[in-house]
Amino acid sequence: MSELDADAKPNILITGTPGAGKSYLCERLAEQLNFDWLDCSKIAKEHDYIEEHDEEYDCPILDEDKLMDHLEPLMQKGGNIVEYHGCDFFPERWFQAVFVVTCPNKTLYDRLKERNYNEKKLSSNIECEIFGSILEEARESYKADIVHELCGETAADAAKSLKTVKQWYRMWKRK
Ligand SMILES: Nc1ncnc2c1ncn2[C@@H]1O[C@H](COP(=O)(O)OP(=O)(O)O)[C@@H](O)[C@H]1O
Repeated sequence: MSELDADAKPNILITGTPGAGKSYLCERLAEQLNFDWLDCSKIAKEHDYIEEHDEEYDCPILDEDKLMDHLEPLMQKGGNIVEYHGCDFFPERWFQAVFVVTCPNKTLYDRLKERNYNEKKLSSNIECEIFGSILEEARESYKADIVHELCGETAADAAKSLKTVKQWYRMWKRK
């Protein structure tokens, strides 16, 4: 399988617990950096890349292979901001940077409550955040020096995150 095309823009992965603020950030990043925003949950839903529905946690189970076949040609072209609440199944070679959006539990709880998550789904996501599971997953799946943590709580955090990612992109272009 081929790598990123020469002269292509990089691919950036934005991951984190549901509700941490990934979409909020991705929307702004894609617009300001002129990248394509690939929301994996949305793509999976639109193309029915769903294996089954988990009744207990009331969530779809992703068909990872189908999603990856869909993404592969897009990733080769570069210039994508890929959003998903997990990161260990993507090919490591796809991403030049991985940003993990985190959020204080109180705020996360309120956001997930607002989404009407059932108790089980809500507590498992809060635990995921308390234990830093996605950050750990990212550090286990990618080289440590490409994994960065961003806070997704407030508008000021988002502004800071935008600056951080833009700065990373400027440095990447100089390489
Ligand atoms: N940095 C932020 N400042 C203020 N509100 C935010 C911020 N990030 C997210 N939100 C709000 O929190 C909720 C969940 O954010 P969202 O980006 O959809 O989370 P995720 O994509 O990680 O599931 C949304 O209502 C969104 O507007």
